[in-house]
Amino acid sequence: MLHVNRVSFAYDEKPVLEDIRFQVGKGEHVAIMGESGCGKSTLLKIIYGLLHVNVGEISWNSSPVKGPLYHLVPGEPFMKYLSQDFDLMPYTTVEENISEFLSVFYPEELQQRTQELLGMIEMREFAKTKVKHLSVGQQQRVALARVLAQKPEVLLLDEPFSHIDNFQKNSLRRNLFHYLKAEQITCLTATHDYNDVLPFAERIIVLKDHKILAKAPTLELYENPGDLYTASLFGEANLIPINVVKSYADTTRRIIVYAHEFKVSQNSGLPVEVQHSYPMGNYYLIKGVSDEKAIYFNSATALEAGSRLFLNIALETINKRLNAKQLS
Ligand SMILES: Nc1ncnc2c1ncn2[C@@H]1O[C@H](COP(=O)(O)OP(=O)(O)OP(=O)(O)O)[C@@H](O)[C@H]1O
Repeated sequence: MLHVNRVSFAYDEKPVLEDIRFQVGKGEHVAIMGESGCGKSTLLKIIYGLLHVNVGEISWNSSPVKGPLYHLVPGEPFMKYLSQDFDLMPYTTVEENISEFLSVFYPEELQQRTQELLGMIEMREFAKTKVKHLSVGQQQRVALARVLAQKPEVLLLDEPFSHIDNFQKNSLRRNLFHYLKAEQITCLTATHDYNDVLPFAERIIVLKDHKILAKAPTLELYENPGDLYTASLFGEANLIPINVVKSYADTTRRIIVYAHEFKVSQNSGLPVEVQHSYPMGNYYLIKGVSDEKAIYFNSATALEAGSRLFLNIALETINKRLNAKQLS
């Protein structure tokens, strides 16, 4: 069990993290999400032991994780941190980079493990290529295989697919997260991208203004994000007063509504004037204006700018949001 207990941190005077506390079980995958600069990387660096914390402590299986004041080379042997700069050996080959930390006394195992990881990152045909001749995205994949070769118990991933094109990203995500589950490797992933999270992470921790804003099982948080900041991590979202969409509603409370949760109507509901239609592939994202505020909703077809229509929300969605409990 990884235990982050009441951690606060500042690089200088300004707090970056305040009173961060959570636990991650063995083999569990937890995502850390939040806007740029909210402290995701800093939190991973603290957990790995790269930054010294004066307030709070980190432990793994009840043993304290010691910071840079205690280790000549920072970092714990059972934990690996894949940072945004990859720490590769550019003048050696892909397979040499992956196998560097494997024992040469067991050549068969070394070969088998290197091949397995090359397969996982889908780079078998680049085994003999020098790393300096690879694209940045390919280097990121090699860096991933290199940390996994060391069989960490805990893996800290900082925007692990940031340089990888969409073509490769989906299969790499699936390969990686299935591999981590099969090996029961505990994983924390810092990311902006909900595609890294929704299908794969069991829980999400949301950071905002130095603190944990929400922590909850992934789908629970997605279904009931509680606030616009959290909802926006999953796509376009709006904050809508209920009595505007359901005229009979006896509450002025506002609920989160994702763009895909609106139904377009010509008759009644929330009046909207269309401003712009953005093609998204199999649907259009429409930007409209309602009561002088921007509103985003999906439509199967493009809508003409200036046209007027109404939006409805299913009663089920309204009830779900109204009855949601606080997820923090
Ligand atoms: N070495 C440093 N010295 C001083 N301030 C820093 C340092 N590294 C980060 N910061 C500041 O700490 C805050 C948190 O940065 P951090 O990189 O942890 O955020 P992040 O959520 O990972 O951002 P991003 O998603 O853009 O990578 C930011 O305000 C950043 O400017």
